[in-house]
Amino acid sequence: MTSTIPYLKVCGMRQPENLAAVAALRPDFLGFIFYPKSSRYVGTQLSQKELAALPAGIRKVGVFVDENTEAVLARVAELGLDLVQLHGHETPAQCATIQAAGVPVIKAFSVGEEFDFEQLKPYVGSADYFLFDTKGAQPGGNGTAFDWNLLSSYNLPVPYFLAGGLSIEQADTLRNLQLPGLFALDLNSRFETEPGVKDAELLRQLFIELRS
Ligand SMILES: O=C(O)c1ccccc1N[C@@H]1O[C@H](COP(=O)(O)O)[C@@H](O)[C@H]1O
Repeated sequence: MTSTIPYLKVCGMRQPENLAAVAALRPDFLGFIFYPKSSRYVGTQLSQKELAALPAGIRKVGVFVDENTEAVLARVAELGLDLVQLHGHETPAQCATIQAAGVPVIKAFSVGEEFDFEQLKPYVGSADYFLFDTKGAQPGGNGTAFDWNLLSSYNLPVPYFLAGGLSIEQADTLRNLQLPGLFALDLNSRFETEPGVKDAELLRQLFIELRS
């Protein structure tokens, strides 16, 4: 993990064949939405067997919104998830409890026209990563980008995922991003043929642009 190229996460997977096609591109992370109100809700469409068959090295992320700790940990155990992404109003205490159970935590925050970085400080030590997503009508998956310049003065010791409407049109900008603390790019609704079904060819094009 010494490259300056951010790691790549593809989120919102829920169909076995599509999962295999995207996994073949070797993203660093694959995300599965466990928020029942999402159009990308994975439900029972993917089994432990299908997730276990993913290539070694791809880390499996469960995405939860204001879910209780027991339910989160039960999903982690059931499906062999490697990390959880907490995309609601989870407290530092809940993040710490999940971390203490041995599960790394990505804590998501919604970014509007302005962002108060002070709200992050209580989470330093109980989140392994932050994730910055655009504020919108839904907790996530809104498909719109925020002004990434807001992150240019980021100075906390927690690396972060950049999310929110990332698209192929931004490939040049994404390739040249120089943001302090940037760890990974999170690709979701802008790479879909329908909710929860990723366009593997479009993702392939972006991966080539970012990794070449
Ligand atoms: O994608 C969803 O439906 C979703 C629902 C609830 C919480 C998070 C969700 N997805 C996350 O949203 C961001 C941004 O996605 P987009 O690029 O704006 O579509 C991403 O981190 C997804 O993991």
